[in-house]
Amino acid sequence: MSQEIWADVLGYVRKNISEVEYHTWFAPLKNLGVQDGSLVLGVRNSFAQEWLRKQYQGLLEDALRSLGAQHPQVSFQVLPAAQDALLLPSDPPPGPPPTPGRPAAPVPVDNRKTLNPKYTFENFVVGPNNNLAHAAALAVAESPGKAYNPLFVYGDVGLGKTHLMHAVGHYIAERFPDKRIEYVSTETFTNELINAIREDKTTQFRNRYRSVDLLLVDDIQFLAGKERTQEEFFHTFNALYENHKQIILSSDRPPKDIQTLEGRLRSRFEWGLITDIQSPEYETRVAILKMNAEHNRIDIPQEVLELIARQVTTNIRELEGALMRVVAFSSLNNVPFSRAVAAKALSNVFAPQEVKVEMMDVLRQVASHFNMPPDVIRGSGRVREVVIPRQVAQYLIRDLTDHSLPEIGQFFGRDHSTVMHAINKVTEQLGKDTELTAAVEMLRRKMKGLDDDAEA
Ligand SMILES: Nc1ncnc2c1ncn2[C@@H]1O[C@H](COP(=O)(O)OP(=O)(O)OP(=O)(O)O)[C@@H](O)[C@H]1O
Repeated sequence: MSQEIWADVLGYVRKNISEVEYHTWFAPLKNLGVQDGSLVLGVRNSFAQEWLRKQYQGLLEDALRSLGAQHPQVSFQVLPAAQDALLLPSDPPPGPPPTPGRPAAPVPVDNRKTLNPKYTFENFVVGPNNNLAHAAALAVAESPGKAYNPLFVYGDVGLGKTHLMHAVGHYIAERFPDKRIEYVSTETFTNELINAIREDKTTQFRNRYRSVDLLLVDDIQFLAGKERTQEEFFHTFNALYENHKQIILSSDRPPKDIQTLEGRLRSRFEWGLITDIQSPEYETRVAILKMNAEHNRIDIPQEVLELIARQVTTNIRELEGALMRVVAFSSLNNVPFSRAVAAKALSNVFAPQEVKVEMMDVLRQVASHFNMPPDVIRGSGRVREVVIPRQVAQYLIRDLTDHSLPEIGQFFGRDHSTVMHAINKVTEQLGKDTELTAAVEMLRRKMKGLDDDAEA
C-alpha cells in the first residue's frame, strides 16, 4: 500500500481515538504493504499484536472501507526485535558523577546519558494498575510544561515509576533533540549539593539544574528531613516552574504522607497532577513476562510464564528476576522449560504454598481438561456435561484461591449459595467417584505447579 493511502488510514484512525492511544499503538506501526489481499502491519511485539487485533482491527478495517476497500482485511506481523531492546533486569545507570570543575553552562546536550535505553513507552505494558499514570506521562511527554506540572507519580518499589519517567525523557529527546533533560535521584541531588557546598561551587550546581528543560527526580521522599536540600530544591523547582519547564517527581508515597517535608514544597508538589501506580494484576504480569521473553528472544511456553506470574505478585523487578532465574536454571541444567522446572527454579525463593492461582486460570485449566470453552462453563447451561466442570471449577477456586463464596458466585454470575452447593457436591463425590477424584487431584497439582511433566 502506498504511503499516501497509509497516511489517510492513520488520519482516519487518529480522528476516532485519543491522542494517547494513537501515539501508543499507531505511531510505531510499520506499513508492510498488501499481501494476499490483506494489509500487513508490522508491530514491535506479540503483546502489541494481540492488543491491536483485539482493540483496533475493526477501526482499521473501517478506515480502509472509508477509502473505498470492498472487503478490507488487516493483519499484524511481529517485527524482529531491535538490537538495543534487551530486557534483562537492570537498574538504571547511575547519574553522572559530580564534575565540580566543569563549567555549568553551556552544557553539551547529551539527553540520553542518564536515561536507561530499555525504559521507553514501547516497553511499558499498560494495565489497569498503571493506565492513569501512563496516560498522564504520555500527555506530559506531548506537551511538556503545559499538561501537568509537576507530574507526581507514586507507588511501591519496583512498579515502574522510574521506567515511566525515563519514557517521557526518551520521547522528548527524540522529538526535541536540543532540549536539556536531566534525570537524578534525590540521593544524587543531595550528594551533589553537599559536594558543591564543600567545594564552593553552588552557583554551578544551581545553573546546572535550573537550566534544564525537563527535570526528572526519583525517590523524592528522601527529601524528608533534609532541610538544606529542600531549600535548594525549592528554588530549583520555582526557577523551572516559572519558565514553564517540565518537572516529574517520583515517590513511594503521596506528598501528604512525606513527613517533615516543608509545607511550601508539599503544596508545590500538589500543584500539578498526582497519580499512582498499583501492583499489576495477573494478566498484566503475564504480558510483562511475555514481552521480556520476546525481547530477550527466549522461547518459553505460556503456561510457564503463567506460573511465574502467579508466584510473583507485587514487584515487577522481582517478576523479571524470577523469569531470569527460570531461564538460568533450565539452561544450567540443560532441561527444557516446563512448569515443573520453573516451580523448582523458584522454590528457593518462593515457597510452593505461596503459589497464587487466579479464578480465570482455574477456569481455563478446568475448561481445557473437560475440553469445553470457559464461557460455556460460566454460562447458564444446565446439562450434566457442563454442570460437573462448573462445580469442579468452583470447588477448585475455593480451594486454591483466597476468594470468598460471594466473589466466586459473582465470577460465575450466581449467588454464594449456589457455589456452596457446588462445593458440597464435589466434596461428597470425592473418594466415591474415582474419575472425578483423579481429575480434581490432577488439576490441583497442575495449578500448584507440582505436576511432574517434562521433569527430566
Ligand atoms: N508496566 C511495565 N511494563 C514493562 N516493564 C515494567 C513495567 N513496570 C515496571 N517495569 C519494569 O520493572 C522494573 C522496575 O521498574 P522501575 O525501576 O521503574 O520501578 P520503580 O517504581 O521506579 O521502583 P523503585 O521505587 O525501586 O525505584 C524495571 O525493569 C521496569 O522496566
